[in-house]
Amino acid sequence: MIRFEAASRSYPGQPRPAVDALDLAVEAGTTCVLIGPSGCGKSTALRMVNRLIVPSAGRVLVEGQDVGGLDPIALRRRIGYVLQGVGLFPHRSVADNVATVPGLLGWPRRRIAERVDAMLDLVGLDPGAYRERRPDALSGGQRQRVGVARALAADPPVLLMDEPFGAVDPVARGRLQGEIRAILGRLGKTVLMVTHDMDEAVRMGDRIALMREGRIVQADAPARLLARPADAFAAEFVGGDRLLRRLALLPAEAHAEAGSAPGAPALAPEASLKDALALMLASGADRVGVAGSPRIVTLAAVRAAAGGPERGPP
Ligand SMILES: Nc1ncnc2c1ncn2[C@@H]1O[C@H](COP(=O)(O)OP(=O)(O)OP(=O)(O)O)[C@@H](O)[C@H]1O
Repeated sequence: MIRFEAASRSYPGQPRPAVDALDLAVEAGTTCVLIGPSGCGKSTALRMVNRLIVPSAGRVLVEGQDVGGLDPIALRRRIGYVLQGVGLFPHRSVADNVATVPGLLGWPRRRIAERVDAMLDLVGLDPGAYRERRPDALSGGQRQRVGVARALAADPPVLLMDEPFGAVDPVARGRLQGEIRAILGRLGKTVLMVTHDMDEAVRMGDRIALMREGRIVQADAPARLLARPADAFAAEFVGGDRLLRRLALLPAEAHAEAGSAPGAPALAPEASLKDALALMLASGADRVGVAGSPRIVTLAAVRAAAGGPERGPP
């Protein structure tokens, strides 16, 4: 796990610390997303974890160890790092890029070659087709996949991701986010990620930590942040369409009830409540069926879920 304990970073000549007494824990095997306005300290906080930036006060622990007491080079080999634009070595093949950390760790060549192929497979790139390519012969999304493969190659328990999908076009981005989230979940990685994109935070995060001026305004599960922003700043930041975002997170099946809706359109079993609402709007009906089940989702159920069980007093 990653833990910030009153971690601060000040710069000379700045009126306030870039990161100000940050307390945050990222539980093992979960993804926490740092989000907030430009300059709020997200990247500074992230870089304290692998000691690219040293705290002026407080400390950061990785798997129980204060990173301030660890050799920075050894530390960085235990922490995967994925950057926007990836930072692949342009004159090296995809295979050489993915092999970077295992090579530094002195793995035998054969083990490295097997690992490279396994990592390319993992991120959805056919090793035979991509192993020998140079980064400039890849699309933005493919480069990003190689960046993730490289970060995971030595099987680090902890992964840092700084705007990892910024260079990927919006259509490919959604798919890539879903795939990478599934991979990270399956591997049980502990991930701290920075983004300025709320949709990305909702899609990728088990928790979202919203920052402002070096401090955390709210750290919560995405559904809770969307349903119940802590203050006016949080409400404005998560946006006017936060209720739709929340509906997209909720499976329709979980909000279905017994009933029939003759002639009404049917939802796919894995559909979200946002899908249900879209189908109601498109068909003019106030209820839709769930395919293959004697259950329905009603407009009233969508309304109730949008406000959420967590809605506080007015
Ligand atoms: N080396 C430095 N010297 C002085 N000030 C710095 C330095 N690095 C960062 N800062 C300041 O610290 C604050 C936080 O910067 P940081 O890069 O962490 O923000 P951010 O939230 O990641 O922003 P963005 O979303 O724009 O990348 C900013 O006000 C920035 O100007």
